[in-house]
Parts: sequence; structure tokens; C-alpha cells
Amino acid sequence: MVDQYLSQVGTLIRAARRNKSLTQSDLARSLHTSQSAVARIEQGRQNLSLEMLARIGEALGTEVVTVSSNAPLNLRIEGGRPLSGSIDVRTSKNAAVACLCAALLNKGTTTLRSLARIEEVNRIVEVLSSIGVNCRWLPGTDDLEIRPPRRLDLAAIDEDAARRTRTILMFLGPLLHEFGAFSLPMAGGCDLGTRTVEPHLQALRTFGLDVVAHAGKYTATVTPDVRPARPIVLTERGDTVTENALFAAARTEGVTVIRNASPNYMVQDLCFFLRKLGVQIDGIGTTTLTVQGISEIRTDVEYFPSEDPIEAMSLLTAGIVTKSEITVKRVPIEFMEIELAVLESMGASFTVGEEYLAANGATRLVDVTTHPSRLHAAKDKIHPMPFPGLNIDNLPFFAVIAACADGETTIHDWVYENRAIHLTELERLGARVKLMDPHRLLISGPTRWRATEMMSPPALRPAVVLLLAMLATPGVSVLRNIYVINRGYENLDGRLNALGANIEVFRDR
Ligand SMILES: CC(=O)N[C@H]1[C@@H](OP(=O)(O)OP(=O)(O)OC[C@H]2O[C@@H](n3ccc(=O)[nH]c3=O)[C@H](O)[C@@H]2O)O[C@H](CO)[C@@H](O)[C@@H]1O
Ligand SMILES: C=C(OP(=O)(O)O)C(=O)O
Repeated sequence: MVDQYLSQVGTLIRAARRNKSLTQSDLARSLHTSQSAVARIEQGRQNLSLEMLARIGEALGTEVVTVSSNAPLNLRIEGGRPLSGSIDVRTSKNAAVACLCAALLNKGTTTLRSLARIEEVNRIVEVLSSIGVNCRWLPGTDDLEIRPPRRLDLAAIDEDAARRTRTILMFLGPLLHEFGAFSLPMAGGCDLGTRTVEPHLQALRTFGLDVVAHAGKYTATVTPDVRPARPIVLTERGDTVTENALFAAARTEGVTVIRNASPNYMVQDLCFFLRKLGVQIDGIGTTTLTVQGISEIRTDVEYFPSEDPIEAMSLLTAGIVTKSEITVKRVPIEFMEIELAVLESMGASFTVGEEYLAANGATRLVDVTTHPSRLHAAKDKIHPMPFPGLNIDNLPFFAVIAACADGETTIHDWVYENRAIHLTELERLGARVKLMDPHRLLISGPTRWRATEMMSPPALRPAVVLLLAMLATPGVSVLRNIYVINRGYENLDGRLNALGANIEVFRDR
């Protein structure tokens, strides 16, 4: 029965592909798989996850089979298996969303190449499309073409999509160049406790933007011809606040200086993209950015956002906690050096290859191979810092690594009010995790993992940490409602399966 079903689906896929004049290799490229895998799918000789079916449907611009999409997606993971082989790091969620917002500054056509096909990008594409921006995935690729209309229609905004991301906050900077007054739905994103927007509002006020947050909306008014009278000093070295200040400065004629700017990876990527739009920026990778703004941008441009250091950390963690030898390719090393140094101090063994450049021509990449090793607790507490420190989004992965290490490790998340709390969920898989206060965890290892079934926490990285712990856990575990993972990772289950994991996606009926 299953075989017959697979062969019928395969026939439908072949027909849809031919209809689009795509070769098997074209389709394989957009699915990040091989031509032979596509051939097997079309012959009905390959098991297909619902996730993969949805991706094939997306690549072919048609739903191959209709599956109920309201029920949450869950993962069934048979863990305790070693992984092997190599895996490429995909491009980053956080640079993608910054560049998508920056495309609003450009009246010409922007093509963002090799974007990660993740739910966060889908939500922003839905929001952009709803306000009249023409967004088109180029057939057989992960390249998104973006063409703004003459006038954006904010009244038609897809509020549901907007509220499911934090990125909507980053529309404030681009839109202040377009409207005298406007309103936007309030930001969502990971539930990590209070995430202040005040630094954004302070920075944008210097460009004449006044925002009132009320009844689930940001209501903004713009006083014309206001520009920063002196360097903007950000009250926090936040990533998205720096990006909002850059959006405002990019189309404000003259020089704007931004101090205490974040030099983090997504900000650097955004700066490289803005340069391609003709905006001159000095100080990229430092905490002082000097921006030479231009009042109008109308250029046809393409840009390749760079690889995701957080995905790199996630994949390395998969190798480490399953005691496997895997090669994680395209690791943006500038943003992973401290993480690797801390891992080394815990006894992790790995080989780092020669550097090469990412497609953006600037970010340095390496391939990292993990080797099975005996881990011990970190001597000092592990804590994040703004770049160049250990990345806050990489901190959660040290919780599952510490759970595999001999001894007690302290993890200190001073940044978020609520993220550390989500990591105590590891206890349900057998880890010994003590929440000493809302910001500090004491983790005692090694863990005798035991399989279990649980819900994903409402935060991306802690949810992936649980998935990785389940990969290390012998037996069958279930992680429910994984939308939050798909918000930031492309086909993570399929790509881990290609390394030998056994993860099945299923929906509740
Ligand atoms: C789309 C995107 O790019 N999201 C990233 C971005 O979110 P984003 O820039 O939105 O981060 P938040 O505004 O949530 O800031 C993170 C937290 O750090 C605190 N804070 C930050 C800087 C500082 O100097 N002092 C300070 O206290 C803030 O108050 C907040 O609680 O940066 C976060 C921190 O790197 C990452 O977790 C997110 O993945
Ligand atoms: C906190 C994160 O995302 P967001 O800012 O989109 O909530 C994250 O990427 O881990």
C-alpha cells in the first residue's frame, strides 16, 4: 500500500516538474539533495516526509498532495545512533530578515540568493506580499526576487503573519522614509521574557520618528526633515536596533554616525548589502558605523547573505553529543572562534580546515570535523557577550553539551529574562539541571539519557537543544509542535537524517 502510494506521488511530482520545465538536477538543487535522490522519489523508491512533500510542492509552485496544515508538526526521534558524513551550514535567518527589510529601501529589484527556506522568511514574505511587494522565488532555486510597488499598501498588511515574528519591528526604519504616519502590528518572535523595544524608539526618534505602542499596535508619526544632530549613541548594543538605525541612516542624506553599534554577523551582512545598494558605510565589524546616506535608492542588485553561526553551532553540537565524527562545512569562523575555544577547554576534539570566502565575498568560512571525545565540565561559568563574545543564541547549546560532560558546569544567561528556564526541560530527558536563579543553571553530567515525549518550548534554540538531546538519547522520543524550530532551520530533520539520524515528521490527526 505504502509502495503504491509512493509511486503515485512520484508520478505526480515528475509531471509537475516537467510542467515547470525543470530537470531533476534543477529540482535537486532547490531541495538541497542529489539528482539521484529526485530520481528515486519520482520512481516511488524513496520514503517521503510531510516536510519534504511540502518543500517539493513549494519548489514546483504547486501542492503535490494536500495535507492538512493546521495540525501541529511533531518529530519522532530514534536516538542513540552515531552520525557520519558531512553537512553544509545554510544561510542565516537573522541576516535574511535584515536584508528582506532592507529591500524595502530599494525601488529597484533586489534578488537575495540562497536564502534559507525557513518559516521566519515565509512570514516576512507573506507580510511584504500583503502590502504590495512583488516577491517571487526564482524557479528551482532558493533565490528570492523582491520588487516594491510604487506605493506600499499598509492597510492590507497580513497581521497574523506579522505578529508571528519579531522582525516586523525592523519595518519601522525603512517605512519612516515612505510615510508621514503609519501603524504596524506589534512584534512576536521567541518568548524569552520581556524584550525591550525602547532602544529602537530612542534611536529612531533622532530621525523624527515618534512611536506609541498601544493596543497591540505601534502607531508611528514622522516629523519631516529631522535628522540626528550628533552621533547616535545606542543605549544597548543590540543587533536589530543597530539594523533599524542603519535603515534610517541609509536614506537620510549626509553622514550619520552610530556608536555602540552591534558588530554581530547579521549586522555585518546587512552593511555589505547596503553597500551594494550604494550606501557607503565605514567601520563594518566595529562598534562605530559611519553611514553616508542617499535620499533615493533605485538599483537592481543581488546579494548572498552569509552562513549562520548559530546553525553551525547546532550542527557541531549534534556531532558532539552523539559522539560522532561529522564534518560541518561552511562555518563562519569569525563568529564561532570563542565557542570553539570553550568547547576545546571542555575536552571536545575537532579539526578546523583552511579558510575560504562565503558568496558575499567577505565572510570567512571553514569546515570543522568533530571527533568523538570525553568531555569535562567547563572550569569557569559559560556566559555570552555582544560580539566578539560567545553568541547569546549559541549559549543554549552548551547546556546539552555540559549535560554530556563529567562534572558541574555553570551557564549564565544574563541577557534574556526567560531563556534559561526553558533549558530546565532537559531534566525530562534525564539531565540534572538546577535553576539557581532565572539566569543561572548548574548542570551536572554525564547524563544517563532516557527517552520521553514533550512539547517544544516557545523558543527556537531551547527547542533545538531538546531535539539534539533526543538524538543522544537511546530509544524513541517525541518532540511536539516544532513550528518554532522550522522558524529558524531549513529541513533540519531531513538534513540530520542524511547524516544517519532517524527522525520522522508526523502530524496529529
Ligand atoms: C532577528 C534577530 O537578529 N534576532 C536576534 C537579535 O534580536 P534583538 O536584536 O531583537 O534582541 P533583543 O532586543 O531581544 O536584545 C536581546 C536582549 O539583550 C539585552 N541587551 C542587548 C544588548 C546589550 O548591550 N544589553 C542588553 O541588555 C536586551 O535588553 C534584550 O533583553 O539579537 C538577539 C541577541 O543577540 C538574538 O538573540 C536574536 O536572535
Ligand atoms: C531569539 C531568536 O530569534 P528572534 O529574535 O527571531 O526571536 C533566535 O534566533 O534565537
